[in-house]
Amino acid sequence: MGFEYALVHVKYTIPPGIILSLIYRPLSTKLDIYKIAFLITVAVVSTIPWDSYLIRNRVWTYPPNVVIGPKLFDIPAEELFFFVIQTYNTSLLYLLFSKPTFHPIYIRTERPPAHPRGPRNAQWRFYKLLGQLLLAMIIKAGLDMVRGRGRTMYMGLIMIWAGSFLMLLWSLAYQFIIGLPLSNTIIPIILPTLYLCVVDTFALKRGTWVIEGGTKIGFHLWDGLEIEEALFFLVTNTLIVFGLVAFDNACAILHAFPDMFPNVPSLPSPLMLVKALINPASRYDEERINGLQDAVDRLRRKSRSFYLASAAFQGRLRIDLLLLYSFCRVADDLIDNATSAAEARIWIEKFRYFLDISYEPSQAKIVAKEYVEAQFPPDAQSALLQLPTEYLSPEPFNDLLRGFEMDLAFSKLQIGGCISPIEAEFDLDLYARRVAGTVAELYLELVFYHYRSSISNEEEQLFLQAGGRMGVALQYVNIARDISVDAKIGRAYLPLTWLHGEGLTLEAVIKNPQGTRIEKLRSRLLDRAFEIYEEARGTIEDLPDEVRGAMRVAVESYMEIGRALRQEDYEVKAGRATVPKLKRVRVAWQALNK
Ligand SMILES: CC(C)=CCC/C(C)=C/CC/C(C)=C/CC/C(C)=C/[C@@H]1[C@@H](COP(=O)(O)OP(=O)(O)O)[C@]1(C)CC/C=C(\C)CC/C=C(\C)CCC=C(C)C
Repeated sequence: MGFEYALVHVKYTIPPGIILSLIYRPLSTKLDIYKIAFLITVAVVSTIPWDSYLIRNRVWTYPPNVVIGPKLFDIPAEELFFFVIQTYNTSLLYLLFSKPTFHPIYIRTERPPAHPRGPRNAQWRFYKLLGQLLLAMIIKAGLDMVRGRGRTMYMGLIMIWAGSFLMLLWSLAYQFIIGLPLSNTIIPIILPTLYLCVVDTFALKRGTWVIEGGTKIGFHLWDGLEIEEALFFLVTNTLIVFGLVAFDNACAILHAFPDMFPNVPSLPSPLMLVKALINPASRYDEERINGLQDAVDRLRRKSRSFYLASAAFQGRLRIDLLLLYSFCRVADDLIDNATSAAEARIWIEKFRYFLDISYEPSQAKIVAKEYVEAQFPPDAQSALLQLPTEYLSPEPFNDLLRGFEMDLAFSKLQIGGCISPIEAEFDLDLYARRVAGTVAELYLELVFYHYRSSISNEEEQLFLQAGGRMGVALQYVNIARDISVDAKIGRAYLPLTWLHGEGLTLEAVIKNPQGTRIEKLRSRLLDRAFEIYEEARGTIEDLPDEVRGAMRVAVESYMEIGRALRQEDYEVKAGRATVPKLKRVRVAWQALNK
């Protein structure tokens, strides 16, 4: 009996596990814990027969004086623990690097593109076959090596065992294995492999475990590291990462296609995951995938705060929030970028008509599709067609359009004067409630829909009230940030009563939106924003666990723009105050840790 192998864990495998757990804790979800538990179970169950065979055939051995004693199928307890801790550590690394990834956009239909803009997907089946062929050749080569029972035996056994599982994972999830960003796959494979190679070198040199002479090739990658050991760590980490990729691929399919999978529990059963993966790719809804791709691209380009916040949401709620953002953004842009008030009004009417027919139950989808295809530019269409109107009420959208209509009241008079719809603070509140309070309401309706069992009707009302106020706070920050940008298009949202109080006129602000008096008014807007924010933010803590942290991130990332505006040396991009990336990540991190 000895403690040498146990000490390897105490010194080298448990500390990274603790560090990674602490880092990942604020990001962790119930689904992540389920994923890791699932992977550990599969890893332990699939490795036991193989490892036991190696030990019984004396391919590798553990001197009795280095292990404590208890064994399962001849495998020492320390070795069994190694399967668990390696899977745990590599899984956490994978989860950390893949957190920002929005998985549904990596699903491919494997059909020729439906329209010229569509992605070329037909070659994917060829990639699948190519990978399967390669893995079949590796398994065959492994079998040949093992047959001789000589120096290539250990190498051959690794190739047969890992090749078979890789074949299964590749066949199920090759789209994601190839398509996901390399940071999601290569880093969590290579980092722990290198680390374990170094640890293994110490262990082999000290004789903690021994690879028997007659079953190894005898090639060292560096002094003390057998090539078989390096390959073993490489393939086991690859298996863990590909297993997680397959899990994410299955969840992405389940979450992206509510028509195919109407009810998906928060922790889908293994059977459901397999069903999702074996569902033929030709059945996927290509318009849905393209719509999701458009929505993510739009969010990434247009709002760095909400893009970061979106990573903190999960599953179908994350998808629906992206689609809601996409719709609001397209509406705001088409109306704002119109060349005249008359054109802007036409867009508002088109959106209004679209909403009317979408909420008209008979054949709503078909009629709305025809209308959108005829009336809206191609790059805006998916934002309308994918809007989840089934579980969002129409009133907030109509109010949002009323808010956009208020913008049309800004105009330049021929005599040189300007008109503003924001006479007093009351008008500013009304405007903010319409353009942002409504967004908060819609946002929360999505939360209620996806977490309906855990929120009562009375709670819903309280959330809607506080959420609406929070929307107003964010809009005040938005206005404080954009005083100069708005002035360029002939608008100033500062109430006329405030301007007059400072001896300013609307024309003067639009002409020169700078100076101490403007800064004073900017501060006043921010004071109001933070006052409302303070009133409303406590309610976030009563939201369901699964959304609380993410909601804080969304609100805090935006309010941070307000905090930056209060410091005089803020960073400006395209004429707007912006929060540097590192700072944004720190704010999100703190919001998750609260
Ligand atoms: C995580 C994620 C993907 C969130 C998406 C949020 C979303 C749907 C935002 C809509 C954005 C949008 C384009 C709306 C059109 C009207 C508008 C311009 C509103 C202003 C947004 C600012 O966006 P941006 O800076 O990109 O706009 P411009 O470049 O100036 O055009 C607003 C400031 C409104 C944003 C309001 C919210 C997101 C609601 C906030 C409230 C909550 C999160 C609820 C909090 C809950 C409780 C219980 C307090």
